[in-house]
Amino acid sequence: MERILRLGTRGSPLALTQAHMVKRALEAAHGWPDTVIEIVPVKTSGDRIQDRPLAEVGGKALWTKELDLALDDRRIDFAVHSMKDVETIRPAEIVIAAMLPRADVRDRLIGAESIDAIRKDGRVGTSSPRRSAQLRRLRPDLEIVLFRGNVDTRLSRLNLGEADATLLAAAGLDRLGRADVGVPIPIETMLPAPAQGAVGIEARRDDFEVREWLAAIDDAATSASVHAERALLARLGADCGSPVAALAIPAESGMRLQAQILSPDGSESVEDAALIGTPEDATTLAAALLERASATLRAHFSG
Ligand SMILES: NCc1[nH]cc(CCC(=O)O)c1CC(=O)O
Repeated sequence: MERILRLGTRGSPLALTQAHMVKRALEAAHGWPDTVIEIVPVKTSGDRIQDRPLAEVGGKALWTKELDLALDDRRIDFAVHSMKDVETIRPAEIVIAAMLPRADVRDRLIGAESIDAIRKDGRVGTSSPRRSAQLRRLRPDLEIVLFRGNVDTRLSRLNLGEADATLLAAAGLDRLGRADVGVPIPIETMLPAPAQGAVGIEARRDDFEVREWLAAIDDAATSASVHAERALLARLGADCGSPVAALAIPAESGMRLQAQILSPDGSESVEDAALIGTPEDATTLAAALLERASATLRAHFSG
């Protein structure tokens, strides 16, 4: 008999593209059509509220809450997320079951050839506390204007002249067929957000059959890196309003984890890197960053 599994996703163009990537990867791994995968778009509060910063309106839970409920109610069997948008602390009934191979982790700058080339006292549109703090650190003269909405909304606001430049994740632009848009910012200039470029799949903890079926497409290196970046966030006590950048890159017998915490205005910044064995070792680097931070910088974290 034919088995149907329901894949829950947000309804944005990027989310739907990522949902299709996961569906294709599962069909390829299991020999289509061992199971029919039905894509179920679920509207999230994050998609409805567009005019205020995320941190102000309830944080990342806005993107996951409705999908968490749909999993719990068995309206869906698994959920696909941009790992960057998944809160650090998840409900106990939910597990991250797999991740696709990570894409380009860098940000791309649109509207100028480089951060240095943005006009003096120019305006940059972003709603990300990390991008805003990193930009202000590199270019204190720049003004940050709030840009939210999906990739196309942001690009059209740029074209309307609401800002001189904007930053978007290369991964999202590439997946939407916009590989021609913007110039990549080297990670030495702007370290990306934890989990940027990674697509993850969550399932019910007690659904061992689905978890095992999903695990067939897990990219172990991506999972290890993203779990390390998330362990760092957890130890820092960071929320979606805390400016944090982190990137773990596979290295011999483990990973090289690099991280940065900043004050929102970019006036303070602490950076460090370490070779780690397991994702949990990231907590040591987090503790070292907090140790070196001033009292005012530490006040932005609860770890
Ligand atoms: N916060 C929105 C979001 N979540 C994931 C991506 C891009 C895809 C990715 O990082 O995997 C984006 C857009 C952006 O930051 O430009």
